[in-house]
Amino acid sequence: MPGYSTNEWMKLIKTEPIDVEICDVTLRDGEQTPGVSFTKEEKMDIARTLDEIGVEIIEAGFPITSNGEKESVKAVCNMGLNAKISCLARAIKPDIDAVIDCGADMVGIFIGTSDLHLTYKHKKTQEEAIECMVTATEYAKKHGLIVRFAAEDSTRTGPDFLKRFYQAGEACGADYVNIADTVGIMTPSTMKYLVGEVRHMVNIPVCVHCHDDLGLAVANTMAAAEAGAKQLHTCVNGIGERAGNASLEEVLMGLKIHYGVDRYDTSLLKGLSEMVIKYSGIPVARNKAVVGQNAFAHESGIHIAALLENDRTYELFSPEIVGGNREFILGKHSGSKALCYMARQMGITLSKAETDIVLEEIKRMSESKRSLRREELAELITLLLSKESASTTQA
Ligand SMILES: CC(=O)SCCNC(=O)CCNC(=O)[C@H](O)C(C)(C)COP(=O)(O)OP(=O)(O)OC[C@H]1O[C@@H](n2cnc3c(N)ncnc32)[C@H](O)[C@@H]1OP(=O)(O)O
Ligand SMILES: O=C(O)CCC(=O)C(=O)O
Repeated sequence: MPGYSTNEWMKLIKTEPIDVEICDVTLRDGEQTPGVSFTKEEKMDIARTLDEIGVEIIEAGFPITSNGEKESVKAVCNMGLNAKISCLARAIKPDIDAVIDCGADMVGIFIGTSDLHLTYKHKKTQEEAIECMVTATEYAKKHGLIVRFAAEDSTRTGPDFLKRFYQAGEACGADYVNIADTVGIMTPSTMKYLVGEVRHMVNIPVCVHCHDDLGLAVANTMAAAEAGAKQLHTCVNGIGERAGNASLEEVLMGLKIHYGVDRYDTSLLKGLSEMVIKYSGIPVARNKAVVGQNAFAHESGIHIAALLENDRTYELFSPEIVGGNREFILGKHSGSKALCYMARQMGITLSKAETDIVLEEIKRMSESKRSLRREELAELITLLLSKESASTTQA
């Protein structure tokens, strides 16, 4: 038993086996979350754990940002990790020089390709944008860097220009082309279509960088992988610009469960999530998939009764797979099996009548918004049962 259920429907839709690598961008796009700034030591801690998980590429930062950023990126580059270290650069020489100075393996060179970006941000024609990218790429290649050739806002760029843009990248020696869903406009079906089209345009691997403005970043990333995208961008806890990026923990668990990609050490995900919460100051929702406090918490009586027979009834995967813990909560929705189980854990065996008394009180308490902490259960049982035996003696 692998500790998780497999999705039998995948066999029916006959997807191709997927061949992907993860480029985690927590230290770059994740750090662009308003108010977030990681220290050098924090970047190194996060990078070390990403490397232990087995992430293939770590985007350590955007070195031109500041001297401090450059120092942090350099430190990550000098850690001797197995992962390749990537950096971001605009299509200008000073940005690429900063990446070269850090000793990175890879550079993601980008320029906005949509009419909106060309007109209002770059004030360049399409041809001028291509020229900048080609010059920057040739320079980076001359300095031995692996180059990701990115169309920022690709998903609001027309197909004809996108084709000319990516083909110019391939022709000047870029190693990857990047589809950036910069404002998260895609759906799984349009992303699948777009990746298919781009794969026909060029013969170099395709990357995807998905934002979560409509809550579809992970779904779009998975759809891209299914369509043959090689490099998937993620951020721990889904942090990043605005609504964030595709979350690392959700993408890795999706890859494992749906596509059998089993080479990442997912047991480190919960610890990494906690580290990023601490260093970024950005909490995750209780009900956040995979790493939220409630991801393996259960109150409903029907669910706990079934879970006590077999975990898979109400858990897609076991908490240990991601370094998490299962938790049973007593409240309004509890049933007798859950209560008896939790009491037994504390060495207390309840009769049917005692169970009814305690359960009624738990429900009464929770209906007035008073939740019962696990440590309070033994105390409550003793109190209720001593009252009950006193009233029986008096009668
Ligand atoms: C999609 C993304 O996430 S892109 C990454 C976004 N991240 C960041 O911006 C974080 C780090 N940024 C910074 O620290 C600063 O913005 C810096 C150091 C990069 C630039 O600072 P400044 O020189 O003061 O420029 P400012 O931020 O005001 O404006 C951006 C400039 O970059 C230019 N630019 C933006 N993208 C690109 C590009 N891909 N290629 C070339 N130039 C670009 C803009 O046209 C503008 O140029 P201008 O100053 O000639 O008008
Ligand atoms: O080119 C890249 O990898 C970064 C692009 C990006 O951050 C974005 O478009 O949101």
